Amino acid sequence: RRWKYVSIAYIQGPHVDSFILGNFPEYFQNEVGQCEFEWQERLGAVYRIKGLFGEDRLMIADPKALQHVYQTASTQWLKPTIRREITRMYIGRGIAWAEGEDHRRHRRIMMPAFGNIESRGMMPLFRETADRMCGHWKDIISTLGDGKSASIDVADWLSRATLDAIGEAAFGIQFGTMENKDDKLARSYYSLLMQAFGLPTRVKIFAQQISAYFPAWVFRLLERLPSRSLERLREVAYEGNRVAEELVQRKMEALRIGSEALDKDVMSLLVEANLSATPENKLNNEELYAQMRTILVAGHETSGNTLAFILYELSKNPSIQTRILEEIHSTLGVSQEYTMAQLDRMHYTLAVIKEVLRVHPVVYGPFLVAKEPDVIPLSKPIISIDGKPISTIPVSAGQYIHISLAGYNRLKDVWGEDAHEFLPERWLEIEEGRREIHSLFGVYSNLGNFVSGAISCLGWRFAVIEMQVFLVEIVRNFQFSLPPNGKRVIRATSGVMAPVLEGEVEKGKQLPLVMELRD
Ligand code: HEM
Repeated sequence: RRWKYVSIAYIQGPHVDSFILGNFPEYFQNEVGQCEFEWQERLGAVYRIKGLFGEDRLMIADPKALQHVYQTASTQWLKPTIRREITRMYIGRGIAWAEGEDHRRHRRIMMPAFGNIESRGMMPLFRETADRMCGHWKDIISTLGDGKSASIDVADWLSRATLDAIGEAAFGIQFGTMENKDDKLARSYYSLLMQAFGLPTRVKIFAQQISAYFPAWVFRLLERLPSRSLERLREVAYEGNRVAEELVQRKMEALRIGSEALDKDVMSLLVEANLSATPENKLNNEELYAQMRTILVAGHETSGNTLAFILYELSKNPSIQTRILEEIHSTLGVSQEYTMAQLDRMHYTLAVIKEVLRVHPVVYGPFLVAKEPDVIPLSKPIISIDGKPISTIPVSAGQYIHISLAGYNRLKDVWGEDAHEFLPERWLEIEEGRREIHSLFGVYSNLGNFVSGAISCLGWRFAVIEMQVFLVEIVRNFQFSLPPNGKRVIRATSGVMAPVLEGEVEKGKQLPLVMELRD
């Protein structure tokens, strides 16, 4: 029964130009979401796309189907070999690599470090890092600008600042990336994803996609090849392990001698949880090192790029900056200090963050493979190529599915007819019961960004708090706008979606904004 093939050829799909590459060139070479928005408008929230050599794959944005795959039937759906192997190569055999019961063991140990109280406790560390970044921006304005304003590549700064924030909050280490301290670990992780996987050519798309059919042992042979991207992965793996080992040993020693002032960073909590776990639940040293490297990668460019898109949206909408500033003043008065409870009372600021997450999901398209035959339910029937309504889709073991998080976050059936509009007010309407979200999917506010269920993002609270703090600090110090006659900002596909400039794609991630000191 397991290997019985069930065709999905009866499901409608977009036109294909290339038998060899299928729909991948459109998907990877256009701006994030561009194809999916057009496809889902025409074909519904689930449709068939072509992989290499005519292979049929499903693209899924339907909330009930997503809930099924990530929650109800999560044990049926696996991270494909290519995903696991690449993860193993650059971050090791940690939680993002682990599968099934093994994954549950990793997650049980890591969960306590990412709870509500623990994440809220990180706020002062984010505050300190955000303050430092604003201080650097002020220096740039007074030295390189006209004393009042200057053009600053905020994407680069936010990338460095979020790396420093992870260093402090997750490991209790000062990377000093913003101060250009030559930290080898930070340097090797800095903008890793963009350089290793960014902006694929047709040849690169073919190479990446064909490797989805390789068994794990082929990756182990290939990873020894001399190539720039692989070289970078090796460098990162080596540096990551070196520092992780040193750090874990230090934390264990502190616990062993019962150090009074036990650190409250994520890694200390993790080592602590591991020491008190039963033997069969414990993580070994290699796994602990891999968790540290996972957190570095998972928590750095995701938050940094989302913050860059927040500033991008706000630079187009000065009235939103004003409204956030008013909210800061009305909540805090003249005080420079604040508590987490005060941040949470800034409903409009939080609404802006949620709306940017919805419109600009930096993790836009994970993919999974069926371990067993499964039947995927849909919240709204789609129409087959011969005109019949379909409300469930049977699939065979080995069926690949692409999760359209960009598509889900803009689905009109979930968010309303204005799903494509950037409208922070929608979140206030939802809060006041004047608007509904028609979906049960998503660990945070029904957004697709952090998915949900067994492999949902562990760091979502951490990320949201980090964004709250950075946004408050930036808006109360600066007003900002797009440069006059600046190039159009493009949402580039890469490991994590990043802002790049039209005509300067080869330069990689950048977002120059005119930052002006507030009076
Ligand atoms: C805006 C910021 C972030 C976004 C959009 C994001 C998104 C995601 C997504 C979509 C996944 C699931 C990937 C998959 O397996 O399909 C994930 C997993 C994960 N994220 Fe995040 N993330 C963010 C920030 C963070 C931060 C700040 C941390 C840590 C400090 C973090 C730690 C993790 C970990 C450990 C996992 C693996 C969970 C597991 O496999 O059980 N993330 N994230």
